[in-house]
Amino acid sequence: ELLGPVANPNWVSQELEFIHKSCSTVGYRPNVFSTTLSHLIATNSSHLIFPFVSIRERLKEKAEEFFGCEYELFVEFTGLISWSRGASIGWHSDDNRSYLKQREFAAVCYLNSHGKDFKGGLFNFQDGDPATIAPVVGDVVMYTADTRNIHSVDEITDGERITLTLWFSRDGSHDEDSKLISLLSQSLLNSLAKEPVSYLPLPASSNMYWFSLDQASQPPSGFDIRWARVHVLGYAFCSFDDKGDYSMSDLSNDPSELLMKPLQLAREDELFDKEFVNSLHALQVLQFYFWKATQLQATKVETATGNVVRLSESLREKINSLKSMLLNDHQLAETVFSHMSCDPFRQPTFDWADFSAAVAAWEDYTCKLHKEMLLSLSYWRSHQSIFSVPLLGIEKRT
Ligand SMILES: O=C(O)CCC(=O)C(=O)O
Ligand SMILES: [Fe+2]
Repeated sequence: ELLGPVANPNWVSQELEFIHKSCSTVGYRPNVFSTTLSHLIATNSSHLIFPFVSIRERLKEKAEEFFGCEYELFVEFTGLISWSRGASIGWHSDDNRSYLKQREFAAVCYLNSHGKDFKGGLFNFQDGDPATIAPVVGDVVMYTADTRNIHSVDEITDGERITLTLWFSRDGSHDEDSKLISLLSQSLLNSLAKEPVSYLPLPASSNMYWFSLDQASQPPSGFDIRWARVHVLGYAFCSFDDKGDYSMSDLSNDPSELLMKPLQLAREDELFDKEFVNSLHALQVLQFYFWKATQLQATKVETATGNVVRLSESLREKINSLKSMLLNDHQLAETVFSHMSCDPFRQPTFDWADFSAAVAAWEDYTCKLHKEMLLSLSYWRSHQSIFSVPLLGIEKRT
């Protein structure tokens, strides 16, 4: 069944897209990428769970209402899933594996639109009404996970199709909330043990970011997702080690190690003079900038002038040698992460000062979410459930 838009689709979808484009890893099918909530916790970004809370709650209520449940539903899985060019799935039901039998219902919320953001990717019910659904941002499709709702998704032929996908169970032992709350509590304890408390992201192991069409090819052909995401926006990572201490032999050992370390961002022949703690930090800030660029341009509050230096020939070579290993198939990266939208919102007029302002705004945003998370977590723990706590004295994020 196709349901109309849920809560303010534009705001939620852009924020979730920002999260996905800065945090996703290789997914469960070819040309599919995913961001799970447990992955956000594992990469020291648990505060990014916060933007999911109210939409997740809404979708659960809608499912209970829509399927006329007389029992409580549990969210079994929550994930941001993107399908790139070449991805598709044939006729199937969502409980078609022995380990998926607990799945009762599915809710797929579209975070972008067919025709505008991607081509192909239509959703089909084998015998349903409507038989075919063209995804529109904010729309939600709900169906039972069993064989009454055999469905498929046509191959994506251009752009990137992004969804927020939830499965529900009536079996409390598959409740995602209690698992997440225990992970959150653990990660909170760990972070409180450190001073100062850090909300800077920490990359997962490099193989989770390695995309390749042929795992067996030697030398490995493909790309690092983080590098590819930065590349399609016109940027490159520049290893922070400006003394040139690392040798090429270190690089060929495991060049992706460098993406765990401090680095900078370069654009064309310029290097932005800001040290990020690692690739994930840089990627989050960059995606934040693209999400907020229009607002940043409109407000121009601070006259933050980012320090920009010209790239020297040797630095440029260094970038290129790293790039040749971590993005050795840049055409594939461009195909997989190309965005077809010609929406001017997507292509801000570039300005290093705006970018500088985005660095500060990202810190603000992150801090605020972090505080909200901490306040909510005690309620979540006592209810063993993740829900929006009406918090007094906290400004609304608008
Ligand atoms: O994204 C969709 O429209 C449906 C995806 C799907 O069928 C699945 O992930 O099982
Ligand atoms: Fe499915």
